[in-house]
Amino acid sequence: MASNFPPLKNDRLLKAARGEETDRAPVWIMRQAGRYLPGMGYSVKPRIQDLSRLSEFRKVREDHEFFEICRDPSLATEITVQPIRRYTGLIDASIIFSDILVIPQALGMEVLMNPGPHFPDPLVTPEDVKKLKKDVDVNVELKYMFDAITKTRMELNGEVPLIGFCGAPWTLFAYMIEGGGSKTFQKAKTWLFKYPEESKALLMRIADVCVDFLVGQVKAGAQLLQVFDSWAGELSPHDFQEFSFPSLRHISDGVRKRLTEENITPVPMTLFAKGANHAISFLAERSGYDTLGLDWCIDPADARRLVGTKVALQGNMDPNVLYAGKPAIEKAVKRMCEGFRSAKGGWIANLGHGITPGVDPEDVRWFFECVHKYSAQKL
Ligand SMILES: Cc1c2[nH]c(c1CCC(=O)O)Cc1[nH]c(c(CCC(=O)O)c1C)Cc1[nH]c(c(CCC(=O)O)c1C)Cc1[nH]c(c(C)c1CCC(=O)O)C2
Repeated sequence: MASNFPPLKNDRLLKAARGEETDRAPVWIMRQAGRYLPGMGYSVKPRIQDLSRLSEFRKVREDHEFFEICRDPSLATEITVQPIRRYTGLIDASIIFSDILVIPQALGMEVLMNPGPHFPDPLVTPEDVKKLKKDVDVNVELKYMFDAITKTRMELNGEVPLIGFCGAPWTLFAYMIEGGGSKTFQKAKTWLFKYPEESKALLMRIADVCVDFLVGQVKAGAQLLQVFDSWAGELSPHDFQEFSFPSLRHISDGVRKRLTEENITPVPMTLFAKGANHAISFLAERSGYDTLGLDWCIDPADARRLVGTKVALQGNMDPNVLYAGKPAIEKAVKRMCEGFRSAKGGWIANLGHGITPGVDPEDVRWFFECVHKYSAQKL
């Protein structure tokens, strides 16, 4: 267990995740260390101790393959802290730079990023499951992520907490069978409907790796965990319950149990089941996650009514608003703040999905500033 980290100076994220009141909403954005960050230059003087490589994501990417960056703890640390440096004092969390597809890699699959994910040898029939590694030792296969987390905690110097993450079993299963992104999910769904028992077994096998991986991330220094079920909304309510939910619950139960057994205080956990808004009251009751991440297809006040005060909420501005200029951003943020702050229960301001390339980093700054302004107002 890594220890002796610098004390945390900003605990808004952790407080909101526990449903406690905060002076204003904590804010971060999914994919905050990513392709919208340019090559060089800072508009604010970095408060966090300088690293040797003063260049942002796109510059680093010119010289390195995507997974090469993930596997190099110095580069992953550098990219993780870039948005924290750029938006010092405005942003309340960092998320470790990596990808959900490192689990399929740990299971022995080849994954390329060119520019989207591509699996040259996807799973075609349940027979192919035999090709996967039987016993995945995350301390070997994914040690690089643990090292990156520990290094990042030191580098952050307690400015903001560090979020660890993994992909949800259903979303990873879909990538492993489709061999990449998909519009219809025809292959992955054929598995669910044609081979339901084999599919459930594979989903649980992935979930076991997720548990080990998340526990290892906490030991390495992650202070909150998020599970990304990006393709949850591709399943009918019935199929989400049948195939995705059990593996999600297996993860929240497993992580908490293992940490408790090892005398480590469990950290808050967030579930982002994109598109599964039909399930949020059930998930609030039964999933075992502290926070539910929301996409933009649900009204904030409706979401709060559905979950009561059982969980904190995170989200949910449409990322495309960031392309529409400052007045549009301000209007959308104000409305979002009014919706989420009008009832009790923690709220973590965020987008409803990851930020996309081409957004002006100064408009991102404006998004943060508007969240500060409007979420601090008592309603
Ligand atoms: C589905 C998914 C993936 N990866 C992830 C998800 C779940 C969240 C979501 O739904 O957006 C999660 C992810 N991917 C990345 C992070 C890092 C932390 C962060 O800044 O949030 C996180 C948390 C970096 C990344 N992951 C990827 C990039 C871009 C790589 C590059 O072009 O250099 C980054 C910064 C590549 C990636 N990785 C993936 C795709 C589909 C792609 C290509 C298209 C895209 O960028 O959206 C799979």
